[in-house]
Amino acid sequence: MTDYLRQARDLDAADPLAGFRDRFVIADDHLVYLDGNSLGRLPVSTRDRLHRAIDEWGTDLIQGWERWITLSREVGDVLATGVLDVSPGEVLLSDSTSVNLYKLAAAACDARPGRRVIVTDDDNFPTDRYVLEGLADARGMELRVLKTDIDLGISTATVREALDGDVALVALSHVAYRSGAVADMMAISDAARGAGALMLWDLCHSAGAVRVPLRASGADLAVGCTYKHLNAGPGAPAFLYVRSDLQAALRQPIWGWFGQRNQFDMGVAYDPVESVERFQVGTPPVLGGYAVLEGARLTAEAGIGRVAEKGAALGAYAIALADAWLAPHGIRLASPRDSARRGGHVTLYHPRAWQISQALRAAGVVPDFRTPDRLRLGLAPLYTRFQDVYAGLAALREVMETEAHLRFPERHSRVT
Ligand SMILES: Cc1ncc(COP(=O)(O)O)c(C=O)c1O
Ligand SMILES: Nc1c(O)cccc1C(=O)C[C@H](N)C(=O)O
Repeated sequence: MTDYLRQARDLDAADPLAGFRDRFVIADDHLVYLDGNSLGRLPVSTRDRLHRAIDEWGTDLIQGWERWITLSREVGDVLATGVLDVSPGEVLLSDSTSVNLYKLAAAACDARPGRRVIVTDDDNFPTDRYVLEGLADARGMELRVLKTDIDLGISTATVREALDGDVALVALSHVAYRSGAVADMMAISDAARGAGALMLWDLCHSAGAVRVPLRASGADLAVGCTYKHLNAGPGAPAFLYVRSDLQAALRQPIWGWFGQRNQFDMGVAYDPVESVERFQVGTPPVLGGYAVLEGARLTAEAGIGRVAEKGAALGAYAIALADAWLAPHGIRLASPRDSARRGGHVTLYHPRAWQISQALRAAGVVPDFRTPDRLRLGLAPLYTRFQDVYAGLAALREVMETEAHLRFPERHSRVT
């Protein structure tokens, strides 16, 4: 047995979260799944809960709404207290991340009349850049797109330099989707506040992976998805966060009846509630909501501190193997080396990353490819074992040694 394999076995044996792997459906124990940062695995309890939810629909019919009507808020409270460390009443499950981003960004711009600039960065996730571009375009505002280092993420100094009295909103990702780099939420939120702008964070790659200093930073707004590290399944509803003291002052642009006071009075004019439910729009996806409830409870039970700690250790172990085995093959780290500056995935660079990702899939390892030449390894502390990281990187070494990737065509375009 090699030293690295022995190390993986020792780390797994000492892992306080090891038992959580049994709480997930593992259809093929030989598959090395390193893509939980795109789509998390299915928790066993979610499968059971969704069956029960469908039965609720079958038996309760319309009366089911007596329970379902508050589900988005109930799940929001679990996310608030168990995952994001903010207060109940500050988080709500609703819509998709893209739609929530639009709602909160528009509300923020309305709250800063006269200011005509939105700040984001050029490596923010595409949907964020597009939504903000559309918003700026529709309002005759400027979208100020900051230059980012695609390996190391957005620098606080770059954000500071971009701020002036014209900035209404700063909208950034906390953990960068490509590199996994963690932005300095404390310093950047502080700088935005100092400039009189509102601060909106995308937490898609943060929620359920790392500690998020939303409360400590005093950040104003956040959005995030639940199908990655929160394991709520494809298309599960997203969440939004609005700091409690801001809620009543912000008005979102989609005036739907689920934000309305005394909704079933069917009043003539829109008069939204003052609480976080004012950011709700229409009928919520109940089945998806139950899936988020189970996923969020699982993370809360494990404890986000322990999850983040194991994520950092998995990443450090993956980087050690990559340094030792893959550097001679032209593969280099494309994420921050410092665990404190890295989220739940490790990214590697190689000019033939696409072909390598195909060869890995053929070898039973599922990584992610991201343009232009990045291989992303998602490390999900609730079910990824150190031995999976060993197996995944050993397969990668084998691909490089045998040049198996050269048998796959070069990339033209693909879906995921
Ligand atoms: C940072 C980030 N924002 C947004 C999204 C997607 O948003 P939506 O769920 O609306 O497709 C993703 C991933 O799909 C993401 O990584
Ligand atoms: N949301 C996704 C989808 O609908 C299809 C395929 C992948 C995704 C993803 O989540 C991608 C992911 N946000 C990323 O960081 O690249």
